[in-house]
This record gives sequence, structure tokens and C-alpha cells, in this order.
Amino acid sequence: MITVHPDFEARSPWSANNDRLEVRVSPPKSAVQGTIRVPGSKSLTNRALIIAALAIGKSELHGILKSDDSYWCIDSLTKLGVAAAVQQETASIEGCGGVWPNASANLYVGAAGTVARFLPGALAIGHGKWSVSGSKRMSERPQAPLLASLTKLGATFEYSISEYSLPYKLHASGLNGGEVTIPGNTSSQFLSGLLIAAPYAKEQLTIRIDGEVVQRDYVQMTLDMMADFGIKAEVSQDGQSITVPQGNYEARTYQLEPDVSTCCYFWAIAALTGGHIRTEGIQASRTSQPDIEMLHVLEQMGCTVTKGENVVEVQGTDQLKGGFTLSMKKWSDQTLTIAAMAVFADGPITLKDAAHIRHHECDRIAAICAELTKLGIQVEEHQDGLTVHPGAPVATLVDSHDDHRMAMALSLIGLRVHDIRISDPGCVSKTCPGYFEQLAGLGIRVNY
Ligand SMILES: O=C(O)C1=C[C@@H](OP(=O)(O)O)[C@@H](O)[C@H](O)C1
Ligand SMILES: C=C(OP(=O)(O)O)C(=O)O
Repeated sequence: MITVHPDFEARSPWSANNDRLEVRVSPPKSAVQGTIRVPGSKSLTNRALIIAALAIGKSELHGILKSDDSYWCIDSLTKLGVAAAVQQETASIEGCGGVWPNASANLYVGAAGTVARFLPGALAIGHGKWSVSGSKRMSERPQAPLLASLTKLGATFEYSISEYSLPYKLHASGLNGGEVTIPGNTSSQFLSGLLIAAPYAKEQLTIRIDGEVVQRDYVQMTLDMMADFGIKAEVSQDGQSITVPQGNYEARTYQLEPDVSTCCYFWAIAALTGGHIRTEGIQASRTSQPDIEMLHVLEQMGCTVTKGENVVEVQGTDQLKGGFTLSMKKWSDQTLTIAAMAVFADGPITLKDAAHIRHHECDRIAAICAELTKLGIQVEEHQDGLTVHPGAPVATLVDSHDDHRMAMALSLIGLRVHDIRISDPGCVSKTCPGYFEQLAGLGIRVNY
């Protein structure tokens, strides 16, 4: 029984397969071998788009992701009056120097956490009144720490339905500087959103972090990209305070990396089929994308990983090893991928420290436990994660919960078991519209 009704309004013109009710992924005839290049990183693309839009001058961003999340980012920037042209995987952005040409517009962020959390700060530095709305799920996902901080710094929000949630109207007359304190235990994106806007505050801004930060490497990714566009923030020795100098981002030509989170599904395909996958475009030793940690886990599970110049190769194994516990705090987006692989390991795997993923595209802990249970797999749900026991899944229809990572993780089960059907395959367009076609290109049987 399908319980989740996808929010099709959040699917962009860059999405595909929205008319497909389900997809069936069947075990390949032989071990999967191949070389692939996955689309650009969602996280890098949306940071670069917004920073380039704020900059002075014209930026050329090469290797952008073309998916729902980046579509809604470009759409919002365009409605704000920024000239943005996309040709193949290159976006040319005419920066507005921190002054949005359109002082009034209706903006829609879709289901993109990065847009919902990076845009409000960037708007608050300006002068105008904008309406902001998003998908049903995005309207439920947490925003309060970010919006409360922006309120303290001078922005005024008029909430249409409930406080600190989308949809709202934002009245901006510049962002005050000084100091602001924000917690990072629900989402690192709140911090990134404040940081991106901070150079344009009326005075220098210091952001103090209250407690621990989940997925902290994404904050470093933000700081690195700000530095690449000319703004170097200073982080205190204990990491709990960041001071951002006033200034303007400088436009530039910028090459973006492919999405490591997406690569993980393809590396998992090698792992699960005893095959060999080579991904191009990622330098494992240099990337700032935290999901690169997957390579260590694949080695721990018995795979062979080779890291070359802009190339990663994963060779699968006959029997994946389990029997361990992992903290997913730093790279939580792969919790679902490992949960799916754990079904075929030789011992249980416990994934912990990921309570915040209950606030992602769906309650990911509850959702993966529900779907693995439907497949006949023994799972234990914990407040901050789950334990997956190895088992033999039964053929059934599983629900993707309108979550790209649920659909991509569940597709991995179909590599080993016949008749695994996944509802709403179009939801992968949040970050990888061509995912199932790329599987088919590797010789995996995919039927809609
Ligand atoms: O800043 C980013 O680009 C991201 C931060 C993480 O979110 P949270 O920190 O909200 O968990 C991650 O899950 C998301 O896919 C991308
Ligand atoms: C959590 C995710 O996305 P978002 O950027 O919407 O938070 C994700 O891609 O797994």
C-alpha cells in the first residue's frame, strides 16, 4: 500500500518520470562493470549559484547539477532579477553586488533544504519584500533557529500559517552586524545560510555556535567556497565562533565537482554485485564533500577501493562484512545507503548519531525501518538511527516516501532480489533525474 502522496509541485522542468507509478529493478545477469560520471554536486551548485548572484561581476559556473534543487535555486534568483543563463552544464550568473534588482517577488524553493536555508539570509541583506513558499515537506522541516537569528539581525517575517515556517513574507532593510548565536544540532544549513549572507551585513558579523553541529563539513564547504569568491572568514580555535569580514564576493570562473552523495549509490552497486565501478571527476583526497567517507566503510565491508587522479574505483566482494556500528553524524545522507547494503552483510550493522535525519525529505529513520520491514528484514529503530540484520528480502512494492535517497537506496535491494518495485521513481530528480537511466546504462535491468 502506498502511503505517501508525492508533492509533484516541487518537481521541476528538469525532473523526469513523474508519470511512472513504479520502477522494477532486477538483478543483473553478471557483476556490474563500468565507468560513470555523475552530475554535479547539489551542495556545491546551490552555494555557487547564490554566492555568484551576490557577487560583483559575471561568474561562469561549470559542471552544475541540473535537478529540482538547482532549478528552484536558479528560478528564485531569476525572479529576484539576476540574469542567469544555463547552457548544458554551465551557468552564467550576472552578480547583483548584494542589491537584488527586484525588490518584490514570489519565490518558491521547492523541496530544497539548501535553497530554503541559504536564501533568507541573502534576502535579508537587501531592501525589499518577498514572499517565500516551498513544498509541503519543506514547510514542515525546521527553520526556526535560522529565521529567529535573522529576526534578531533586523529582518521581519510575516508567517502565513505557522511561526518560523514556510510560507512567509520577508521584509528586509539590510542585515545588522554584531553577534548572533545559533544552534547547529538540527541542521548545518542554518549556519551556512548565515555565513553566505554575512559579508553584506551593515557591520562585521560574528556567528557563535551553540553546542555541536551536525554534518559540520558542510559548514567548511561553505567557508571554502566563500574564500574562493574572495571572502575569508575567521574561525575561532574551538570552532564555535566564526567572524566574517564585510565585503563583496568577486565573480569568477568556477569548476564544480560531481556529487559524491550520488557516487555512493554507484559504488554500492559494485559492492553488492561483486562488480567494478569507476567514477570520474572526484579527487578523493581533496574533496570537501563529507560522503567521501563511504569509501572507508566499503573497505571495512571487504571491497577494494583505488583512488587515482580524479578517479575512484570500487571493486566489490563475494560477501560483504557487517557486525559493526557507525556514527553517521558527519555524513548522514548515506545512512539509507548503508542500511540497504547491510541487508546483504554477514552481520548486523548499527547506524547512530543521525536523529536529525528525521527532519530531512521524510523521517528517514522511520521510513527506512518501515520499508525494510515490508521486505521481511529485521530492523530495530532507535531514536538516532537503526540496526539492520542481514536477511533475505521478499519481493514487494516499497514506498520511496517522496525522498530521492529512499528511492536510490531501495533500488540497491533490487540488485540482489527479483521483483523489488519502488513507487514514484521520479522523486530522484531532487538530485539525480537520470539515476535509473544511468543504472540501465550499466546493464542493470530497469522497467517502469
Ligand atoms: O549544506 C548542505 O549542502 C547540506 C547539508 C546537510 O544537511 P543538514 O545539515 O541540514 O542535515 C545535508 O544533509 C544536505 O544534503 C546538504
Ligand atoms: C537532506 C538532503 O537534502 P536538503 O538539501 O533538502 O536538506 C539530502 O539531499 O539528502
